[in-house]
Amino acid sequence: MEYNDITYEKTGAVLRVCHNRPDKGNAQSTRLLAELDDALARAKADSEVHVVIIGGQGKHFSAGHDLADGMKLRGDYTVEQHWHWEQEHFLGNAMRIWDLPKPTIAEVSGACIAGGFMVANSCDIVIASDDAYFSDPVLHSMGAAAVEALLHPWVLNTRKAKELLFTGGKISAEEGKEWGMVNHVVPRADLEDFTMKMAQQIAKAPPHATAMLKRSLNRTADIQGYRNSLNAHFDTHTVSSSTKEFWDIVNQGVAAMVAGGKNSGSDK
Ligand SMILES: C/C=C/C(=O)SCCNC(=O)CCNC(=O)[C@H](O)C(C)(C)COP(=O)(O)OP(=O)(O)OC[C@H]1O[C@@H](n2cnc3c(N)ncnc32)[C@H](O)[C@@H]1OP(=O)(O)O
Repeated sequence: MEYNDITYEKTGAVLRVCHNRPDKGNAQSTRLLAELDDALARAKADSEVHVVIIGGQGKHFSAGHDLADGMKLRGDYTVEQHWHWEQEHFLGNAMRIWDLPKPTIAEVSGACIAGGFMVANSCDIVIASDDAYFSDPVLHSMGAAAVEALLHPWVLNTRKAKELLFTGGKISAEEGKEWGMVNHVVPRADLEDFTMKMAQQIAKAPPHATAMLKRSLNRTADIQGYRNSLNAHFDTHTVSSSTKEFWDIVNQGVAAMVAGGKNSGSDK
């Protein structure tokens, strides 16, 4: 597969894959999601790759799903078609990042919103620059129950996740670190180097034992209900994004964005 909406760069045993639509806030087009998924499948099969970094070219990590692209390609889908497509490409992509048998690091700068937040949260480690912020405004801006994978209570805690999602607000990199969601906050100019240094350190570990360690760490979450709760939320999310309430909001907000090129973020 040829890559256009991502960059793919190997440095020793570290693969750095970046969202590459900086003029669109790195919004995740259908093509970008397919390319990211393909890059991860390649990384999984490539014994030379020990660690994967997921970042963003330019100012932002990602503005989330490309709403214009989604409306254009799937605006007339039935509920059943939405369920199948999103299960494979939104929840599925997130779970394939989580399940990758190699450590993943999210390298986050600027905006990390909704579907972008879902990708970052699916990584094992999050390194953020001091200008980064995280938000999931979907309840307010689209009238749906958050994004497709409800990772928030797993990476924050239930109370903070509720505040974030109910208000449609955002948390800074520093606040994310206080809550244990972000591993390190570094100056913007140091983000790439800092992340690469950590990735290279992790990459020195024997790959099979690393895969087994990740398997056990992820199983610990699964034993607590991680996978089941994400699958259950996905169905709830689909119901919430099939209602009249949802379509009234989307037809106003997103259609205006598609027509006028404006964003729909409820950036409180
Ligand atoms: C279940 C749903 C899950 C989801 O993921 S829904 C998506 C939720 N995401 C949002 O609501 C993000 C909204 N966007 C923003 O808040 C801002 O934008 C940013 C902070 C990401 C970037 O701000 P700045 O750097 O000031 O740039 P800019 O002029 O606002 O945007 C640059 C271009 O990017 C387009 N864009 C931004 N976000 C999206 C998006 N999510 N889908 C499609 N396009 C997007 C804009 O419209 C514009 O485009 P043009 O230059 O043609 O006017």
